[in-house]
Amino acid sequence: MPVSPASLRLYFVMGSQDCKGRDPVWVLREAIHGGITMFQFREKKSSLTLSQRVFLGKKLRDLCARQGIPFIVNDRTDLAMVLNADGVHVGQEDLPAVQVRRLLGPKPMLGVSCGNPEEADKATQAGADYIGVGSMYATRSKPDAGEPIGPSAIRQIARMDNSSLPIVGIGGIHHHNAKAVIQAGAEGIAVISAIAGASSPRQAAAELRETVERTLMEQQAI
Ligand SMILES: Cc1ncc(COP(=O)(O)OP(=O)(O)O)c(N)n1
Ligand SMILES: Cc1nc(C(=O)O)sc1CCOP(=O)(O)O
Ligand SMILES: [Mg+2]
Repeated sequence: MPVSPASLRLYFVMGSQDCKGRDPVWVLREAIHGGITMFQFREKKSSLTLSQRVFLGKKLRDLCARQGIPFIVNDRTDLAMVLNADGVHVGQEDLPAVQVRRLLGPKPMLGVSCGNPEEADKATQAGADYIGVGSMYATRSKPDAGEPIGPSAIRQIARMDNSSLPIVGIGGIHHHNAKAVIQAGAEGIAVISAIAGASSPRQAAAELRETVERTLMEQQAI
């Protein structure tokens, strides 16, 4: 299913490990009220068993469905199918995107992490709907993220001849540096700690959304 660029404006990525001991359902509800436009369920190195992931995933999926927010599952195509998710996000170390597309069929959304134009080209051929480019800046949420590649990586990918997939920047994005990511050509930003780690996830989401929308409007005016 082609993803609408508007859905990518503020993409919240989160699992129970990111919520500072707070209820992930509460954190997601607050983030939705603050203005997130898409959600990814990402349980990484969490203490939850698979059945607990299914239990939590169903609650998060139902909340997203009620509020019209696309619900994406990180890494696990099987879990996405069990949860009747709107899509799956995979990286370069996960099940290859082409296989995921085959398993999912044409309708669900497929997001692929890419760090350069070659990976973006391959993701396009595999039937991806959007690309996640990172890490933009240093992040504590993904210890294996590697060295930051910065917004210039988005510029390079967006310049590709046959590039048509929308891009979200991810990794170390907060209120003060979100603008540069959009200015580089991203349709939106994906964040974990800027929302899940905030004392008010609702206020943090509202501020980030406002920054993204304002920057896009400024870009249009140029
Ligand atoms: C929107 C978005 N972009 C990139 C990633 C990173 O995916 P991956 O490289 O597979 O790393 P993990 O998230 O699996 O640790 C993402 N999850 N979402
Ligand atoms: C999930 C993820 N993927 C990344 C990549 O570089 O592909 S960086 C990252 C972590 C993002 O968390 P935070 O917003 O707290 O920095
Ligand atoms: Mg992955």
